[in-house]
Amino acid sequence: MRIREAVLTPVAFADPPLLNAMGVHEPYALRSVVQLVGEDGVTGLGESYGDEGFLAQARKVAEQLPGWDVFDLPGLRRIVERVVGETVHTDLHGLTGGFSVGKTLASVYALFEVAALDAQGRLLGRPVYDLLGGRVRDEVEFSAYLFYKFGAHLGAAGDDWGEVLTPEALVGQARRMVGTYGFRSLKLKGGVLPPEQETEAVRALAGAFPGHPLRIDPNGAWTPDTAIRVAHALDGVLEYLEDPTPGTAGMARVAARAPMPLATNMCVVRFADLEPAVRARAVGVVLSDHHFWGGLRDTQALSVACRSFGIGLSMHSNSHLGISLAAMVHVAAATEHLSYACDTHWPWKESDVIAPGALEFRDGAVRVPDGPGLGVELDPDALARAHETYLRCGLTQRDDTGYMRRYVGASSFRPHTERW
Ligand SMILES: O=C([O-])C(=O)C[C@H](O)[C@@H](O)C(=O)[O-]
Ligand SMILES: [Mg+2]
Repeated sequence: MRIREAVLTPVAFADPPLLNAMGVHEPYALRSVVQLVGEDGVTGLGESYGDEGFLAQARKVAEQLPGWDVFDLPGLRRIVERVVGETVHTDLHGLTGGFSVGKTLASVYALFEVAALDAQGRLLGRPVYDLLGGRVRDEVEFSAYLFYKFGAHLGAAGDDWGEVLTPEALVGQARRMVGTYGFRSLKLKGGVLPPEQETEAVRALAGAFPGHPLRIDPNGAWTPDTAIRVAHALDGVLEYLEDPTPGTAGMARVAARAPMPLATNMCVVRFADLEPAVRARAVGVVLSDHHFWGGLRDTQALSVACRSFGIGLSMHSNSHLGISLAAMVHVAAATEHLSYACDTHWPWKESDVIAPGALEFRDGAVRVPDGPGLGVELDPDALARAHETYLRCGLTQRDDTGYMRRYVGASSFRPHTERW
């Protein structure tokens, strides 16, 4: 199947004021949607980041794709390498670790790889999980992604999740998530309040949800000593501790003393990071993310590498829509070595670009869609609306720190790793 046209559409969707170590989510999250349209009219879908820097690279690749055969993934890699060259895409938040040429290439490639696999599946009448070697599970389990949050965006009315800055409010948020989606594992996005308060919040969750596995992720906001202290305070409570401190050396120091495994989506973010992390015994769980690990097939390669080194694998998420969730579900379904429930921001969005119904949560898990390709259909009107929102919202890159400074004053907020 040769490509006639690759259509790249930036989109935006409403996002609540969720807090993290770098600041607060702006009123809209940005994404990109690609449609690979074949000469015979079959279309493959992909979704990824919507920051301007990423879009610029993806746009240049899209222009080169007419005439390319969607079964030629090595050819896609060559096109991406040629077009992106030595460009390093950076973001303003650093919440998914360092930047490099390799990570930029992997991210841009991943957007189109997913769309190519979707198109291949549609042509063959087979789900993407079959193209990845077959399904090893019928459903994929996800965790509840709990956030401290402000009650309202600047100048806007409050949302129905309300303000969440206390353990009681957090337990309320968790009750709603668990009640609606049936999640078992609960993850708290930390690095927002002093570690003692976040420890108390995790304890409150443990009390309110006995038997539910718990995690906390301060995105490197703690020193190794603080991280070790929190790790001991939460001994027997956490299934893993995520990115407590920045860097492989710091993580290794904490890992040597912590009673639970350390997980990361910040210090191991490319294949080149694995060897030093394994040698230093810095991480027990790698949080894969096909959006920056080079797509679905490289995520499976990562899984094999992790299994070889005795490291667990789970999945990281950023704010996303249904095409990404479908891709996450397919790769998780076809990946044997997957040790924990995956992250998703799904409950935090109210609109999508796909037709409803294909992806539903029951008991905290999503049934793997059986339709051809990713098994989800684009809703053209919804895509047009989301693009219109993108144009109207005026945002061109995610800036949690800049937005937080508008809440609290520029001099009052200086995010940095090892803040506590
Ligand atoms: O596990 C993580 O580090 C993330 O999910 C990164 C995200 O950007 C999260 O911090 C968020 O949405 O604010
Ligand atoms: Mg994380």
